Amino acid sequence: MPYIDRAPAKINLTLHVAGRRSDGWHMLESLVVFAGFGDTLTLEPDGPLALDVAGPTAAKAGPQDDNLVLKAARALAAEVPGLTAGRFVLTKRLPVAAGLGGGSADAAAALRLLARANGLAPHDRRLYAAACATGADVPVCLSHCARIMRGTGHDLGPPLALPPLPAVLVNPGVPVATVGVFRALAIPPGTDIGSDHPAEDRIPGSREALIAALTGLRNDLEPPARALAPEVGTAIEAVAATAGVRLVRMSGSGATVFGLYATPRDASRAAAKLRAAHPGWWARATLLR
Ligand SMILES: C[C@@](CO)(OP(=O)(O)O)[C@H](O)COP(=O)(O)OP(=O)(O)OC[C@H]1O[C@@H](n2ccc(N)nc2=O)[C@H](O)[C@@H]1O
Ligand SMILES: Nc1ncnc2c1ncn2[C@@H]1O[C@H](COP(=O)(O)OP(=O)(O)O)[C@@H](O)[C@H]1O
Repeated sequence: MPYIDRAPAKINLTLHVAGRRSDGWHMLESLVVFAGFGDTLTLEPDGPLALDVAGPTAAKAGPQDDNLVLKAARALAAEVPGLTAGRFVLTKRLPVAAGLGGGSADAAAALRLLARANGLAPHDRRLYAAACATGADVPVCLSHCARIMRGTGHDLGPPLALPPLPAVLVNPGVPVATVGVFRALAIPPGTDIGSDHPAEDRIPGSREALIAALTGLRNDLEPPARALAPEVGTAIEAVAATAGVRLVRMSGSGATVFGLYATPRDASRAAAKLRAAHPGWWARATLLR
């Protein structure tokens, strides 16, 4: 029987840029949560490392050999001599280059599957090391629970018990390259902007108070992403016009936009309306947690 795991979409409820290191990487503070759906990954252990990619968005995920599933497996093999690999099958459903961390979620799922197949403990530091070596968002995707992520993504706060947030995720169909959005911010290397993101103890535990607190926060990548891809602004306006919406914001470097609602029913209705009005868009209702 193959091992199976899910790779849920990541959503940045907030994303503050606190500066830019002299090596060019941006220092972030971001409250990250996860959706109730995503890609699926299986591993048939034994045999050489291999990957098959299927599913509705498989064709957009780039060349097979560059897939982050394989990059993660190679990174873990470098940490764990004699690691047993095998054949992965990825069912790709998430939009690609969308600010949902799909590739990072797949890479993290690959690390969890390899850990199970090789008897590694879930908190083995070599999994974290391989996650860091694979991509900025992979460490937070390893445990896929709500946390504040800091720095370039490697510095993870403790898991947060947030109330589930009824939400709609909307992708207007344009891929947005993360590197281009950071470049468009035009922050000179070696700039310390400073921290203005609330710490864990100031993240409210009730839904109403959390949404109110989020309203005063922001995604600093939204303005440059809107300038690069005007469809982001169109999606924000469309979600903002749905009944019962409480907050609208872009996730990560875009172009996916999320809306938060008081109830799952409001979120489902909004997703149905958005799909009907924009047949070319991807729109899903979910609970973020
Ligand atoms: C912006 C975020 C927020 O969660 O998500 P996405 O929009 O990609 O989902 C992440 O920080 C993205 O993480 P990830 O998608 O893994 O980024 P990577 O592939 O490692 O980085 C792509 C490129 O973006 C730039 N980059 C990325 C992260 C960061 N903190 N500073 C940067 O300057 C770097 O030039 C890097 O080479
Ligand atoms: N498993 C994967 N799924 C999606 N994209 C992948 C994967 N592996 C590598 N990539 C590459 O990573 C890039 C970023 O994809 P993705 O993780 O979907 O972005 P984002 O984090 O912005 O949602 C894509 O352009 C694609 O070429």
